[in-house]
Amino acid sequence: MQPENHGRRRRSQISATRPLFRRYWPLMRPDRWRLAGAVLLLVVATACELAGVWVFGRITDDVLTTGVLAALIPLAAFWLGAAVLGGVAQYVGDWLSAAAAERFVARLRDHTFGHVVGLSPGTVDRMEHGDLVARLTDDVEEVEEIVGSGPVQAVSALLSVVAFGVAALVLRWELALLTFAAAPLLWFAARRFSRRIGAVADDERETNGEVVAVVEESLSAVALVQAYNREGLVRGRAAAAGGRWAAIRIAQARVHGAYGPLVSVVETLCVLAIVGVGAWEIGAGRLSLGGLLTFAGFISYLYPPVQSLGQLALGLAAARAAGDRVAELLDTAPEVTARPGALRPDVVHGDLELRNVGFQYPGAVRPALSDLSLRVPAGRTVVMVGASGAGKSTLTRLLLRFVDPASGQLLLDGVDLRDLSLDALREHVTLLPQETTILHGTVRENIAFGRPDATDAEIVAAATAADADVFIRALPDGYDTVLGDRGRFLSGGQRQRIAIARALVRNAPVLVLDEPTTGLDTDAVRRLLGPLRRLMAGRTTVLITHDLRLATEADYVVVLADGRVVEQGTPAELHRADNGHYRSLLHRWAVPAAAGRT
Ligand SMILES: Nc1ncnc2c1ncn2[C@@H]1O[C@H](COP(=O)(O)OP(=O)(O)OP(=O)(O)O)[C@@H](O)[C@H]1O
Repeated sequence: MQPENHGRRRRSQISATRPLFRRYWPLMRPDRWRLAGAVLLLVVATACELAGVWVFGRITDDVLTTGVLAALIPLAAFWLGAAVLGGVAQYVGDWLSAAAAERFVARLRDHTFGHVVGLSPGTVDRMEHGDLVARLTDDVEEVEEIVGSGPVQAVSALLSVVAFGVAALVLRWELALLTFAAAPLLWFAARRFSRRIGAVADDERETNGEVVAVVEESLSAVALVQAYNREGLVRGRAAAAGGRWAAIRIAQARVHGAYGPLVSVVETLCVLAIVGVGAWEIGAGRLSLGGLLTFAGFISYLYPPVQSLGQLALGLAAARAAGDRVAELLDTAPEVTARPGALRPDVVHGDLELRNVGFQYPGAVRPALSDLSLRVPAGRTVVMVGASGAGKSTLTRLLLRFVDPASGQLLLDGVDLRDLSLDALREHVTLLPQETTILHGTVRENIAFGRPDATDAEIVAAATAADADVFIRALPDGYDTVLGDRGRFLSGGQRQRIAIARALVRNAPVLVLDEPTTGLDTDAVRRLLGPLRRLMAGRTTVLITHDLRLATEADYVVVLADGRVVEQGTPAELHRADNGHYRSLLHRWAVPAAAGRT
């Protein structure tokens, strides 16, 4: 997934950010009072700074130039009071603003992650995972600037500009107008820079996603990389992506770095103008030294907020790039959605029916399934066999509603799956996926993933039925052993038995088993048959397999080829059918005709 070409836009960052503000503001709304409090306190802090500058001028004129020390005490007390009040206001204001920002980031991440988790597995698989991670972490954090710290910073900077600008005007308006002449220069510089920074920020976000994607992919395939001596290749890819990122970060640093010195030169010119004109005014007796120092103080407090307004535009450029990337994710529509008023049956018997089901993947040249009709009465087992690419896994995706059929219907207890709520459907249909997934966590947590409210006794019963209890108890911490990422401490057969226990604990009436014996040797398959039979007992089961030894577990066998049913019947009938597809599969995979229940 690549964002469209954002870098070449020629709108100002602030107006380009407006739609993003409207989009993300609802997630900031719960913290709007925190933001308002932060702005109010920053106003107080600005007023205290203003008072500090004013009192400094008074001290210069009333104490330093006259030598009357008695006048110092009330002025010093006032100054100290203003400094303490300003400090406290700044501290609490920053705290409120940071709390609003972090709470927003947590909410946006949860919202975006929730959306991604609800997308069809196929859609998520098509995205680059590293890039996805970058969007859910760094990008989500940057978006905050659009609705939180950015506006707070803008309001407080604007208030400071107005407060110190008006104060300078009141003090010496001619001098003030002279120094204000520099403000458009600063603003112009900020606008020019923000465009360039915006373009670089887009590239930086994109290449950051690339680096994470390359590293993530290489690490997840580390065994393959080493076995094929391809460390050099993946290092090269990571280094190339890292090099592109570094070049863009350097360009970014260069653009950011040029902005500060430019502003500082403009500022120095202004200070020199103030000192020159001020000295002339003092010489003419129109201004006191204290007045000049107060004026210089006001101006020195005026420029940082002007600069910060400029930098805000730069920050917003980066935040906008991130905001677009997160929005793109949020705009990815789920492939399946529940109809309004979808049904949530309490009891499901498990009567499954497929009526003329057809499905074609987007961009595929031929349908993955065509005109597939089948009925599996409640509690019965159907085994689907067929060569690779016949459409078996596609059927599991349809049964779980990861995708919807292009034609025909799938029915559970006579109800079209599209009329059931997605939650209800998946509560009553358990999938044992082809790839056994062990999550990072304890054995107990892995089994309870099937049903979080399962009691300890139910977890142990499920593990026992899956023939997993004995090896689990032999693990260092038994059921509390942490299994590590993807269960790397377990054998393939052990992982599969934990997955069976997880499916058992769900206790759903319908079961979809996708190649449950993939990657297991004959002995491991034989040991898995008992747990599988206990899992399937009394449940409607669709068992997808290459392994014809499992076909004898079936009440009915369906042979698929090129997305169509080419043969069906009981295992015995298919055995008897000379020259049938089933016989030829048996022959091709050299499975003894007597293999099966052992
Ligand atoms: N995401 C996809 N996009 C496009 N085509 C796909 C996709 N997934 C599968 N196909 C195609 O659909 C057809 C059926 O694939 P499916 O995975 O259902 O086969 P299968 O019988 O499960 O194969 P295997 O036994 O190898 O897992 C194949 O031609 C495959 O190339």
